[in-house]
Amino acid sequence: MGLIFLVGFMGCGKTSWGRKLAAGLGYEFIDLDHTLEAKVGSTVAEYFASHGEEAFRNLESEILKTTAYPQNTVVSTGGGLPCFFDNMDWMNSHGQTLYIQLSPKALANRLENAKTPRPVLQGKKGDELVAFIEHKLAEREGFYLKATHVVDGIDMSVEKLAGVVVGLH
Ligand SMILES: Nc1ncnc2c1ncn2[C@@H]1O[C@H](COP(=O)(O)OP(=O)(O)O)[C@@H](O)[C@H]1O
Ligand SMILES: O=C(O)C1=C[C@@H](OP(=O)(O)O)[C@@H](O)[C@H](O)C1
Ligand SMILES: [Mg+2]
Repeated sequence: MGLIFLVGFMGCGKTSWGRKLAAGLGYEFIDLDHTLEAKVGSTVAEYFASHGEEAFRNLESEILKTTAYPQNTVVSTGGGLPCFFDNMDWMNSHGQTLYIQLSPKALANRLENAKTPRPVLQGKKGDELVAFIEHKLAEREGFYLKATHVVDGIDMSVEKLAGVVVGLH
């Protein structure tokens, strides 16, 4: 079946469900943020702080397009990646894409408690965080909705995800 790219807003579960889906299908797993971190030798948050967002967007796009993907791989992307350059079209022409959709409130609940800092959120909390996510998701969702499949991020299971990518749902 080739490459399966998971896309969606920060906190929707791309990294955690990508790993589980790959294990369930017997596929390789690649998280592009982890690939970037290994390449630059610092965390995404540190890279943002020292080089800025523009450099990060250039580098994540380059990594998307130059990674040597094993034949069957689940690829978790960063939440902003589909929304820059022609990255979303590139993924659609190299495999299937799967958008994990969640409401701003559900995303905010998860992101407030997340261990991995997301520099784009600049430490926002509570109502300010929900309002920021509503605004950012409105900007980004048109890109995510170009995905081959859209799944509800609340009711997730490996069986459901695997069914979607093999065309059962
Ligand atoms: N049902 C769930 N599925 C996935 N993640 C969940 C769920 N409930 C809470 N979380 C939390 O939400 C966050 C999802 O993070 P992650 O998988 O890194 O998402 P992404 O890569 O899309 O930003 C994690 O902190 C995780 O503990
Ligand atoms: O949405 C974004 O702009 C970002 C999402 C992050 O990945 P996750 O979606 O895995 O949190 C990471 O790539 C970076 O912090 C920027
Ligand atoms: Mg992630």
